Amino acid sequence: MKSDEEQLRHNIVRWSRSLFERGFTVGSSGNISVRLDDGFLSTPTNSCLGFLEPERLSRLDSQGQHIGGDAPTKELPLHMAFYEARPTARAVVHLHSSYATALSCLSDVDPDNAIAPITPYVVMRVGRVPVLKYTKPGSADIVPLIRQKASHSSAVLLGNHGPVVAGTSLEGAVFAAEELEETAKLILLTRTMPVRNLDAAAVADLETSFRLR
Ligand SMILES: O=C(O)[C@@H](O)C(=O)COP(=O)(O)O
Ligand SMILES: [Zn+2]
Repeated sequence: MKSDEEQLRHNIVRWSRSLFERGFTVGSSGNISVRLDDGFLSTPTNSCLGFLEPERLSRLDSQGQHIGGDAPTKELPLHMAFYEARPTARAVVHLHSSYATALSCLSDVDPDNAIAPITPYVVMRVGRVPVLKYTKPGSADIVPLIRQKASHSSAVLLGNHGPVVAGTSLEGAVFAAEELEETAKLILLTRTMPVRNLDAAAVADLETSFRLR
């Protein structure tokens, strides 16, 4: 019988491989963390999400200090800022998935919400997605920007970089990251077409009925 931590290590490896194999992230880009009762696990820096090993995942204490495994992702400040802003968050997923990253590079996207409510599922799973100004990858400069937005939004786009999604479980964060990517694709596919978004009443109804906190 696996302990909770062993099970989570196994799940991080499994979901990371799945995301990598389906092209949601390439090379050594992207990182994933989960919150434990007494700290955190994260993917190691410069690791390929397709080839992780459970025992080499980075182990952090409850303050985010590295206490075991390989050196953690350099985006730890970003992950920790999400956990601080969202006490219910149990996992954070950062990807360089193509369509969400493309949206993060557009100069005319709404910085308060890059993801228009074009389908119900994105409202249910993701909600509003602000675009944060560009900061250098791994820099703590991102921390105040996350603190400002993450209590109201479970997902953001890092400007000219890519999506970050928090969830109340690892599976939930992965599902939301996948839905964000697919919706970014639909938005870009329909960019020159007259799109009919869901109206405000429909969005409010979905938020009340389904939004995962
Ligand atoms: O874009 C970057 O450099 C990071 O945000 C990233 O995706 C991979 O960094 P590590 O997790 O430190 O490998
Ligand atoms: Zn990145």
